[in-house]
Amino acid sequence: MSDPIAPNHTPSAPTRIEVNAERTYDVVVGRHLLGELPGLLGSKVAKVLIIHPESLEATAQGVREDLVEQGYEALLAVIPDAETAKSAQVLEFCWQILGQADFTRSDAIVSIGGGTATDLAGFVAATWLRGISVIHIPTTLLAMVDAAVGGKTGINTAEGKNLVGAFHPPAGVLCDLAALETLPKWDLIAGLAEIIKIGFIADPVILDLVSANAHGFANWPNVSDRLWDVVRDLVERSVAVKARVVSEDLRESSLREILNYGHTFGHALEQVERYAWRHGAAVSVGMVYAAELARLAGRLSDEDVAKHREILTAVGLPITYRGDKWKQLLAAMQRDKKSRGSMLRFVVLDSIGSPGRLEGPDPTLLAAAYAEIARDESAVALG
Ligand SMILES: NC(=O)c1ccc[n+]([C@@H]2O[C@H](COP(=O)([O-])OP(=O)(O)OC[C@H]3O[C@@H](n4cnc5c(N)ncnc54)[C@H](O)[C@@H]3O)[C@@H](O)[C@H]2O)c1
Ligand SMILES: O=C(O)C(=O)C[C@@H](O)[C@H](O)[C@H](O)COP(=O)(O)O
Ligand SMILES: [Zn+2]
Repeated sequence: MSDPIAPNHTPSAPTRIEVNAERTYDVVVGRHLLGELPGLLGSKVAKVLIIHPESLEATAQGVREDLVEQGYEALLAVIPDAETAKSAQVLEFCWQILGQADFTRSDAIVSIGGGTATDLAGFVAATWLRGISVIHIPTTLLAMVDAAVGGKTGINTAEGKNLVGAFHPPAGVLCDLAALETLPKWDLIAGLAEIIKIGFIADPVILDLVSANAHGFANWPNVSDRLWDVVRDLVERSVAVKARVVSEDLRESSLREILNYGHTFGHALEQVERYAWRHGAAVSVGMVYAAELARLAGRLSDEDVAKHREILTAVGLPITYRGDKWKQLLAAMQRDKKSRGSMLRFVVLDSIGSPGRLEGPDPTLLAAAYAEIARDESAVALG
């Protein structure tokens, strides 16, 4: 099977991480995995819609040609880049293609792209005929370790991030590390934020690995084979944690909330900035906010909060935000899915690797934590 992304590293056997969440599927991590796609689709699928942004055109064309060679009818849907893809209009555009091409319940969707493409394509699959099969081929670090893995799909609305969506586990996920060779450095670094998140909530070894190799990521993608091995290790460790959590609590009744560490503030920041910030960068600031909140509530030590700033800064992620947006941020945080009525709920740490919840914190505590991350404390305007 042709692979448009040129290999330049020693291939080794793929790693398969099983997820058991309403269905059982594998997240496969390795190199040059696209040949696995027909096996995942199986012989009952006749038609495949490949959903991808324009930047992944060459890869999508290659996959389409291979599927056609194998006897599938394969169509392409080109979606807008980044967060613009996660909209009702783009969803409707994909439904139109599926309708006009007579897709039935035995047909399938394939996503190729970052987390925005996998979120959108997953929701297309969840909603078409009330649910058809989807296979994700994530091409950003963030999508490999997080977005493509756990069956959360969705789009944004004018009122906020991911407000409409469904839990729709894929039939499989192919994390082809070769795709990362073309990923811009800042998108790679944004993916590190979700990896660091997993480190803080569940796997401190991840934090050691990231700290020890922080300087290496600065030259992405011109890095040593040894750093590629570290990246693979980080992907496998992160997917393993996410697979375990999602297998226990697909629909986020409790445990899964820990994967939302840093997201209450992070999503609010993204919305206030009209999605001009990368998701990973917003989550980075959101984790420092959550750490400060926990410290002010007497739950997290000064050292563990310092560790947040240290590791995020080391890889080039932001840890501060402008100080004059409190009113808008608070309103956006209220729409977080973890809220219950007017009560805000945060995932916080009691120590590294021990996540808990902070429910209905006092408004003065919320504002005090904001002051700790505000870029210019004198500019904090809480009104
Ligand atoms: N469903 C979930 O569980 C989950 C988890 C985490 C994040 N997310 C969502 O994921 C989104 C962020 O994903 P992202 O960081 O991947 O952003 P993204 O999808 O916007 O991709 C980042 C950029 O990289 C480009 N790109 C993708 N692959 C490339 C490649 N191999 N080479 C060159 N360029 C490439 C894209 O075109 C885009 O411009 C957010 O919408 C976030 O809410 C969802
Ligand atoms: O898988 C999850 O659960 C997560 O919360 C992972 C997050 O990194 C991701 O950004 C997710 O899309 C956020 O979900 P939301 O429910 O807060 O919209
Ligand atoms: Zn996230």
